[in-house]
Amino acid sequence: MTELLTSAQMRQIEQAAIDSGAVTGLELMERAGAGVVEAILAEWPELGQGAHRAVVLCGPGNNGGDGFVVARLLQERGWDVGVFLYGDAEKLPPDARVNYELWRKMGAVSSWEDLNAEQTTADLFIDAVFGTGLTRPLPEELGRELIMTATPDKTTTKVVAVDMPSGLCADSGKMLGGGGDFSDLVVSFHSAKVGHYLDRSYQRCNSLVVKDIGLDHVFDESQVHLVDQARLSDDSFPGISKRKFDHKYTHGHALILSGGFGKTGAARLAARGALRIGAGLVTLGVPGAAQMEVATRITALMLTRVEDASNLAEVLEDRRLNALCLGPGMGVERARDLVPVALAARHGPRVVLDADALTAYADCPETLFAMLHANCVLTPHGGEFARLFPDIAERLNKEPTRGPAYSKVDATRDAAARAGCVVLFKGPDTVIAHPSGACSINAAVYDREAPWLATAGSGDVLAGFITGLLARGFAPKQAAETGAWLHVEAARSFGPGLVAEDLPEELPKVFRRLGL
Ligand SMILES: NC(=O)C1=CN([C@@H]2O[C@H](COP(=O)(O)OP(=O)(O)OC[C@H]3O[C@@H](n4cnc5c(N)ncnc54)[C@H](OP(=O)(O)O)[C@@H]3O)[C@@H](O)[C@H]2O)[C@@H](O)CC1
Ligand SMILES: [K+]
Repeated sequence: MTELLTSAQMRQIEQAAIDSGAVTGLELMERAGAGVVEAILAEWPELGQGAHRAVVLCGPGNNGGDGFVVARLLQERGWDVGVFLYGDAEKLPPDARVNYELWRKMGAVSSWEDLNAEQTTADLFIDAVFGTGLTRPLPEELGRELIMTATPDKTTTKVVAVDMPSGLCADSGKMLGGGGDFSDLVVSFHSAKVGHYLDRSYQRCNSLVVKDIGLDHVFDESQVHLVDQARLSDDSFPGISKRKFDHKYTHGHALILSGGFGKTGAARLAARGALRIGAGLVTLGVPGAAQMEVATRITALMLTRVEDASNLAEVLEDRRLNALCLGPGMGVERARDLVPVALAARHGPRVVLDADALTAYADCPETLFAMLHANCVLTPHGGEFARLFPDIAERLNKEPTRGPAYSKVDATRDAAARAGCVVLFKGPDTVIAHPSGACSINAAVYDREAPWLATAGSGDVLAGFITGLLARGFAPKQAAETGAWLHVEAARSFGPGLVAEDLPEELPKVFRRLGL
């Protein structure tokens, strides 16, 4: 499992290790600085040969302390290193002060006032101004100076941020104040921070490396975790494989409700997704006027007529229908008609609500929340989220005035608690939260980017993947996590040129690679 930490959680882990006598703060700082240098040389091996010039900007806290260690280690490799300090050396915290003194035996520390683009021309630029301790917005001129100096010549200078690009909040990934730099590489310690995967972080950092500094990994329920292959291998992949003596009903029966004539494409995409992910049977619930349109375009999928609420109630008498999907291409009126029936079905099928099924309740979210139950998954994108949870979205989108800022993780947790079911808040930083507060991020950033996923219908396929997994017996949160992860895997496997139809068809290749 890969846990993502808030700055408070990281501080707690560091402090516990120091208090136990296992390590000193100074040793941790030395390992952090050495980790930064190691990561730089791994990223750009050419910097390992010969002497180069580095500029290190150090801040007033322990992030600055790491910077002094990096400066020392680079100079020991024969580099020419210039160091600038933001703040007063007398006020540095003790470990940073020790490293400041060690560096002073080797070189000068220039004052911040001397900082200008010419002075900071270098092969390597180290931003060690603020890390996890940034608690209030950067002063405006500081933000501007960071931009000016961090980008003297982007074609030749590599910009490396220690722990966080200065100006970004480690818990939310939001900018605190204007300015701040763009980093080619961010080197963090022990575990990535939640903020590395949210909001502006991944737009401002090209790649992220996490270095071990010898601290133990302690897991607890309050931590956010990254949805990754290691976790899914144990929890989810066995449930995707099919055993030789199983039959189709063992793998569940999903019902996807479609829209009317000319509006059935989204539901067909979702249905194909549900089938490919392994639901035993998938039926499209179609109004009479659209029956011909759908019938001519499907093969392995089945079709049943669902004209209105009473029809749906009849169809749901079949207790084998154990997962339902409502929303894609449905139209808000049809959604208002059918959603209450789906949510009230006596045998308790699991229900995914997406797109129009969410928008249908924009004027009266409380009505929807009153009907939802623990076996539901809501899959809003940003717009749908804001319609259902306007106050939460407003708080999330507000310019932060202090850190830690209210994050997408906080927002999704609050939304799940209010809805009483799992909420999957889409984006390259998809956040999945359970009403209990359990929360994960399925990231399509850094080395897992999937820009081609931004295509019409891709969300419909995701809703179908999750519905298919629910049909197969996955619990709601696990279905949401697994579906979202496979969605990104399929997109990455297909690569450029991807359209939504390709996503379900790419799954067999992904499954083969995973050895399922
Ligand atoms: N702890 C450990 O064992 C290890 C920690 N490590 C490293 O330490 C980093 C965390 O260090 P940190 O906690 O000292 O915080 P840091 O990011 O340096 O900033 C705090 C300083 O900034 C100031 N300040 C804040 N906001 C400001 C603003 N807007 N404008 C101006 N000033 C502002 C704030 O001032 P204050 O609020 O106190 O007035 C304080 O002086 C972490 O990211 C990692 O790199 C590693 O070495 C591994 C071991
Ligand atoms: K930094």
